[in-house]
Amino acid sequence: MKTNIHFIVNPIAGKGKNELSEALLETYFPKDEYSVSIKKTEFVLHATSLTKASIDEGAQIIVACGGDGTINEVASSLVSTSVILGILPMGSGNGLASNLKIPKNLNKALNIIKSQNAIAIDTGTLNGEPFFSNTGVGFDAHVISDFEENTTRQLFSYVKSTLRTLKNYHYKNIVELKYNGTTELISPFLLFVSNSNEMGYKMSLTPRASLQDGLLDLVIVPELSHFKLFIFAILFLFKKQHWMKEVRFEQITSLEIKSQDNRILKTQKDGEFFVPKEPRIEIAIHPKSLNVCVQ
Ligand SMILES: Nc1ncnc2c1ncn2[C@@H]1O[C@H](COP(=O)(O)OP(=O)(O)OP(=O)(O)O)[C@@H](O)[C@H]1O
Repeated sequence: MKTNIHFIVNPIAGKGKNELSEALLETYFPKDEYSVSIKKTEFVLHATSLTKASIDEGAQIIVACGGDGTINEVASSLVSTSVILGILPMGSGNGLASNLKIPKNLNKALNIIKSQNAIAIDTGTLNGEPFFSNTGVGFDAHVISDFEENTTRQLFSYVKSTLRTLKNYHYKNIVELKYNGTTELISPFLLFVSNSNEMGYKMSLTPRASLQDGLLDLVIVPELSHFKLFIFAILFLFKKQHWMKEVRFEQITSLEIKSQDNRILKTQKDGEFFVPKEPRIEIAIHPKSLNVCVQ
């Protein structure tokens, strides 16, 4: 029986103009052994409906061709199924692909898919909505919200959005946090929850995070003075954020975040802005619930 592989391509991810030709794929996946389909996304969340259709069409491997946002839309439909996720990194940051050691080089990434060597990784949910790389409440969500108004999806746009958000950000918002049997009240600058050890561009707030440990890595950054924020930013650039005593690191299986004044908290999921419907946020891990092709 032929192996049925579907490629879902986000043409605007990363630098844009992402293309995969049938002729190129045929050199890796000859027609007598493989049945190959290529689908292009045309709008936000299109990858999710295309993936559902591919599952109905009997795809055994569905390849997300894009960045963490595209992976999120494809993989959301694959959690707890036997269908394997493939990744061709074409995004700007490519945090998850980097953690999985899937190179941006098309030839090498296609050979990984061809090998069909799969591992099961943990996945997370925020109020039931899946995430695979990371999620966050506070500063990072505001940066992403600003970034999404940009037309270019590159490192420089992230830097511009970060500086603009720092200038205008007011983070007086007390939340109740529940994790590992403890409850605390805090006014956070940032609550970052990561499944992966990289957020993209080789940057990481959680270098010890593992995709297979059954745990999420939580970083709690409280409200800080402008001077301390500057120090935090410098330490982060050199992956030394743990040197700052105000920044805390926890490993958790679940987290509840509730705004004291019942305000809806803005979040980001795998680098896409997300506004939950309720003021209470519940984050949870689902161990080894997604099969992914790796080297
Ligand atoms: N044709 C399209 N037009 C506009 N947006 C699209 C289209 N196809 C997909 N999208 C949206 O593009 C967004 C960004 O995709 P993705 O995250 O894959 O790229 P990226 O942001 O460049 O990479 P990374 O997340 O690694 O930084 C996703 O939210 C997706 O829904």
